[in-house]
Amino acid sequence: MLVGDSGVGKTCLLVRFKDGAFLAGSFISTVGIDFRNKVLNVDGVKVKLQIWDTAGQERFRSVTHAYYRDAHALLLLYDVTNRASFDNIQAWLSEIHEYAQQDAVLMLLGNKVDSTQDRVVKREDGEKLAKEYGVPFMETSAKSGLNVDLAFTAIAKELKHRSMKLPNEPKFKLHDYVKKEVRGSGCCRS
Ligand SMILES: Nc1nc2c(ncn2[C@@H]2O[C@H](COP(=O)(O)OP(=O)(O)OP(=O)(O)O)[C@@H](O)[C@H]2O)c(=O)[nH]1
Repeated sequence: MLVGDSGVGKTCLLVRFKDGAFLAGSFISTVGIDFRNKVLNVDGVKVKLQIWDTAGQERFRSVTHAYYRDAHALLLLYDVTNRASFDNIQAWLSEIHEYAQQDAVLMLLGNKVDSTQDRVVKREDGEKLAKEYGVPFMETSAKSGLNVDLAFTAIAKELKHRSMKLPNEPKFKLHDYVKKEVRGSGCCRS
């Protein structure tokens, strides 16, 4: 389940992951909740992800609350060009603790890192907050695609590991896996 303030890029992140494209142009806010499926091959095992894209707008909160309980994983996003969206992360974490299952996988993502000129939230701020709450952290760009597949793959690997519990399989460590993150803005690659 994707959560976070309106406009942080939840729908774009999902479209980038699902279709490999960026929704440029006008911003159409999600109404209530929407979902898309994607099947991933994780270490030879097919994992079907059903990804729920929630509306960030306050007026849809009562609708989205109902979905938290069934979520196995939550990707909590802020926008690195929008300080308020970062400041609201603590409120989102309170919502998650109130409505989601205690053992749901949680990851914090700072999105829009391609917008280097407009960045107002430093990487260190995101890292510090994530560390404080013990949550894995990555910076992403739905526009360039930076770390998008990695974020969803990390979740899929963790969920697969939890559901299969193969006796000889080494424990999957989500906190270590996210260190594969590519640092930078993701723009201007040739
Ligand atoms: N530069 C840049 N713009 C982005 C990125 N991701 C999203 N955007 C832009 O941000 C705006 C909002 O994106 P959405 O994906 O619709 O935001 P949302 O979080 O789903 O918003 P709600 O549905 O209202 O909750 C759009 O104009 C996107 O084009 C990104 O990685 N980089």
